[in-house]
Amino acid sequence: MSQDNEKRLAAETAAFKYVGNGPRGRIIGVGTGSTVNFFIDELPQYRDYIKACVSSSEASSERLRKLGFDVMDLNAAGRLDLYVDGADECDANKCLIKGGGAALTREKIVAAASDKFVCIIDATKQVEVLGKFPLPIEVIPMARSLVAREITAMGGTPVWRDGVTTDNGNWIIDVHNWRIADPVGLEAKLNQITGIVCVGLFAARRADVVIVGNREI
Ligand SMILES: O=C(CO)[C@H](O)[C@H](O)COP(=O)(O)O
Repeated sequence: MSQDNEKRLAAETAAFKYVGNGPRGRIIGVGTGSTVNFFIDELPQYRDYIKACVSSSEASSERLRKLGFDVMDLNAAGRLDLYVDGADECDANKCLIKGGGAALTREKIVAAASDKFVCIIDATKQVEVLGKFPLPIEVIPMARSLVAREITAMGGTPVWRDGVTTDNGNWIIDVHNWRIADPVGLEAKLNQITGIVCVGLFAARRADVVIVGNREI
């Protein structure tokens, strides 16, 4: 099966099982990326089940609105019971690397505000040890060099994602050459660095459910 078909299948499976089998009139959290785009495109058939969505990016909000869904501010929505999003890498413990689409901060916020985080991926995203995919880190622009030096001292190779500004007006550093054997520890350590807004490691709050194609793990 092609990578796109596997993404579509994961999206269909999540929509059927976690939206279509859920209660009616819910507010659901929606992530960002090409896999999530397949998920969004599934949602019109479950319209009765969705009162509104909280989205992790301007791109997803626009796609949802085009399909006629209300997109709410998280502050007004309160706690969510479901968040569906993709990932760039996923290990056997459901720890993730996210942020390939530069939406990591809002994604982490919506994940933190949700009771169940359903991650939809294709098999290429499954890894034994996280880190082949460069770890995205959102930084305050004036702290870019400061953060890069700290990361170099920790053994990573930081590369500025030049030309990309996040939905929050910040910049992204991608850290190459890191074998992330301890995702929880590294996430906690990076969270201490001044100037970092958000780390694309989802380990302390990882996925609850991972769907690969039509397989749930
Ligand atoms: O974290 C993300 C965006 O910031 C995406 O979930 C991640 O990049 C996966 O994207 P795709 O579904 O296009 O492979």
